[in-house]
Amino acid sequence: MDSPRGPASFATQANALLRKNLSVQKRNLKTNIGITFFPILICVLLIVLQNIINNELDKPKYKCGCVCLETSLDGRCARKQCGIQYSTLDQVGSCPIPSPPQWPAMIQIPRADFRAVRTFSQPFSDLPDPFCRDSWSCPATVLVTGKDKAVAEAISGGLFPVLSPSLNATDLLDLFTKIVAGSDTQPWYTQLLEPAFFSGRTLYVIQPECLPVMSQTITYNTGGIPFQLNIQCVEGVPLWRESASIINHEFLKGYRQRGGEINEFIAGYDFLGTTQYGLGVNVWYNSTYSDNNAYSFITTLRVPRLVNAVSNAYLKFIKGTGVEMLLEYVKDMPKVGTSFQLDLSSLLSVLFFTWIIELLFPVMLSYLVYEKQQKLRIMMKMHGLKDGPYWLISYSYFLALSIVYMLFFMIFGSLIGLNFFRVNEYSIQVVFFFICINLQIALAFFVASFFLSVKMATVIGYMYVFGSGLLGAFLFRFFVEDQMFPYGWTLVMEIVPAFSLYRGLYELGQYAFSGSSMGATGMTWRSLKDPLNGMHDVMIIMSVEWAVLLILAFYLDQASLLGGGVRKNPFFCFRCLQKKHAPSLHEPSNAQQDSKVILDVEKSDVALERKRVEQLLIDPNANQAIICDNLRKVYHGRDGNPNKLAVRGLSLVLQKGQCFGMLGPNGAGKTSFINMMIGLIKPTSGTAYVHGMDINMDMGNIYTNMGVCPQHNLLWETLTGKEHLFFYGRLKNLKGAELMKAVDHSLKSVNLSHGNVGDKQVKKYSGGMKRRLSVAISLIGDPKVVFMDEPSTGLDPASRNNLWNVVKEAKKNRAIILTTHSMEEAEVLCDRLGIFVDGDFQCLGNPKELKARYGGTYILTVTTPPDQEMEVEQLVHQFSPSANKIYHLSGTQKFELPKQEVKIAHVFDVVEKAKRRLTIHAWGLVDTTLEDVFIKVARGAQVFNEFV
Ligand SMILES: Nc1ncnc2c1ncn2[C@@H]1O[C@H](COP(=O)(O)OP(=O)(O)OP(=O)(O)O)[C@@H](O)[C@H]1O
Repeated sequence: MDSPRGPASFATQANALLRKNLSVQKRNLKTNIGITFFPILICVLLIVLQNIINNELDKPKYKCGCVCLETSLDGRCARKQCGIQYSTLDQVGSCPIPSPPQWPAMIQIPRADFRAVRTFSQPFSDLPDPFCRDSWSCPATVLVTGKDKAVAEAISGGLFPVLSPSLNATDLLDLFTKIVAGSDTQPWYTQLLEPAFFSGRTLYVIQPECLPVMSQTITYNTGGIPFQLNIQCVEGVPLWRESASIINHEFLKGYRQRGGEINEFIAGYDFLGTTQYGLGVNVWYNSTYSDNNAYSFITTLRVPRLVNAVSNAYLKFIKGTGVEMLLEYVKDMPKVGTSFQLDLSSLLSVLFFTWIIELLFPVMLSYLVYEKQQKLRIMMKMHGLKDGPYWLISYSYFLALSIVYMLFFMIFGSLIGLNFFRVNEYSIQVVFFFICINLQIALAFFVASFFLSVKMATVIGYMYVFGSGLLGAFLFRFFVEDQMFPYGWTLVMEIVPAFSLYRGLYELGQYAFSGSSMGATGMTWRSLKDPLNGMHDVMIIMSVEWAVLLILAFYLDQASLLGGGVRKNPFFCFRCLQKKHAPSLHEPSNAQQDSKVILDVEKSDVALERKRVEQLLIDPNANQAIICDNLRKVYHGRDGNPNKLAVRGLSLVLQKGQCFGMLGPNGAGKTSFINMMIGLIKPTSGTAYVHGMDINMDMGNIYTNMGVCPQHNLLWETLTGKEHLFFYGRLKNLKGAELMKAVDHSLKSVNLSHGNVGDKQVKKYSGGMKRRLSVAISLIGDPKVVFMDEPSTGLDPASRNNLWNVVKEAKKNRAIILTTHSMEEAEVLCDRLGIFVDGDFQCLGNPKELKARYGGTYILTVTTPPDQEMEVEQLVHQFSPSANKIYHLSGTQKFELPKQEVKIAHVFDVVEKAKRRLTIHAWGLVDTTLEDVFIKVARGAQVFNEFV
């Protein structure tokens, strides 16, 4: 018995696919190099920008100011002294400050035009009259409350000590120790500089009552820096409120709101249960007055004076006015000289690097969808490629590409000195990036299941890359930085792969930034224990997601067209479990039992074929290559169209070594039949057996012994003809010399061996050459069953004859089913024919039988002048009374003459004699051709179907 070839092993298939992929990628070298070098380009861009910034920051205007104390003879400065006293505001930040200045402790005072006043909504409030705003002379108010009103009022009355005329106004530190002073400037985040003294704005002395002499301009000197200060008195008014909640409410209402009134207070004091035996006080201070958002500098630096003021007032309350609690000054810690730095790679890098890493995503996505869109994946599957090698090789290829890409990025980034890479521990980066790229590959496989068009997938892929990067930088980042935002929600957002990537890069960037600017170490494995470091959680989330997405992607792949070659329902797995009983080769199917007995005599051969199928299903026979058992295909009607019955219960038996031709008009259902047989679409009911294997259950195994030449060429444009044949040959388990021989033979047999055509890329092939290559692919590896859908379409007569010889040679030891519109091809190649009309066989048999059965007539054609048509017709009826006129136009008439009525010699005789009295321009008598049979059967079937 002729046993089918064994399937190629996993390793052989993986090897075949790997070689094919390498060839494809070799052709895409430029693109691949472009992709790999993209991160380098971005690094170079960053470094160029960094240099520009460094150059700018290196200019004297950003360095600590100096004066030259001694000039040398050549005019250079021999001795210079630097310090904040010689610096402008831009320069001070970089000066060393070994002995930081002492600043009077200030409080924050609302701007004159924002101070709380009586409003329309509260006309009887005890707040100052609003007219004071016109003259910028509104008092500044403090709201107080407590259990004991008398105590609270007594203490708060001493909050702002009265300026004594004996105080020396030039020693400001001393002056501001004794009184409460404030500023409406925005405090800085250090107290190395107090903007109240630098900004040129008025400095306020808060007094219970203001006298005109209290406002003046004085000169002040701190740390050797002289300042001109404009000092102004402002009245400080404590106002009693019944409860803390009223104070809260007034503070809230007075806060800057769009369209609302601004009513700002200095502060609020809740004296709680304060008595002469103990002070307990809550202080309200405004930390957001400087800006309307919560992300400005922390502004608690002006709180100490508020606390001191109330403590001092309380001391006076219990001990009398002679006792004071003084807050001398506030002073920052000393600092070394620094230079201004802006580390772009650490700051900008997070967004840029997110984009760089994600950029591989659309590349992989479009690659996967391309194979699906071009039906190349299913083509490979039809030639035996199993899912395992496909996934392994595709995944490994993407992984290798991503690793090279990331290595280039890290190595180059480190070499050119990007702190992002250099400061953080490399092992953390390697682990993090490895997880990232794996997650990205799994995501690409997962997303690819939802697309059928490369264009769409590419557009969506790039939108995801740029959109998610921007969302990460301008939305997600704020949630990460907001300490108040629930951490659980941040973790939920990190389920989006782009956000988890962003978070990881953000953490690396933060550590790199603090590492480079503050001399700290970058991220180490120990840093992962820091609860504020999100890297630990990000790595866990990404790893879990990677595994989950891979499983989901594989599941969807199986459920989609890619999987079994048949588009399955996404819930196919559950359906499999529910399926209790599948039809087998030995049991007739239900559909078959329902089949009607075809009484039409014309279709007796079709009925006979059905009987043979029934018989073979009960009593199988190893000689049969293909058995189709009542195959039906119904396409669901879309957009309001009715369902389409494309194949109506087709039954057929095909023996080994036979070539079966399927003839039929356009839309008859031939391609639908072939597509069911090759696993492209699933039968609605019925099944077929290829070498005993059920197409509904065992397509994977059938593919190892099947060759397919689809109606449209499914080829890689960048591969050569030879590479195609090598690839499919290896999939069919051909190796070494056998493979070389088979490829050479294939190329020769389809006439693609001359002039090195086989080594040219398919995109340079003509339509006919592609067709011949498709036929060669379908035959390589000696498949036992071959399906060819219109194999000679688009071939010139010489190539067609050549192709016929190939098929004739090939059919010797295999079964071939081909569809064709060429009667000549059918007659030359096919041992059996079936004329297929409207989803059904109308007749079956070999070409001679069909011609004999449907063509028992001769066709007589006579051309005369039109006025002699009648006489010709009478003449024909004289020697063939049953003659049937099938055509007439302008004197040309065609008659069908039953063969039993006429003798050819007699017809010649009659016509020659008639020439004497009639003007016969031309005439001819031919036997019926297959074409006549086809037209007759097809027309008859259509008329019948219309009638039914
Ligand atoms: N996916 C589909 N959805 C709905 N109807 C379809 C689908 N594919 C094919 N048909 C319809 O089924 C019928 C059979 O189509 P099929 O392509 O099988 O015919 P064919 O004999 O191969 O035609 P041709 O010789 O032109 O290739 C046609 O009426 C066609 O419009």
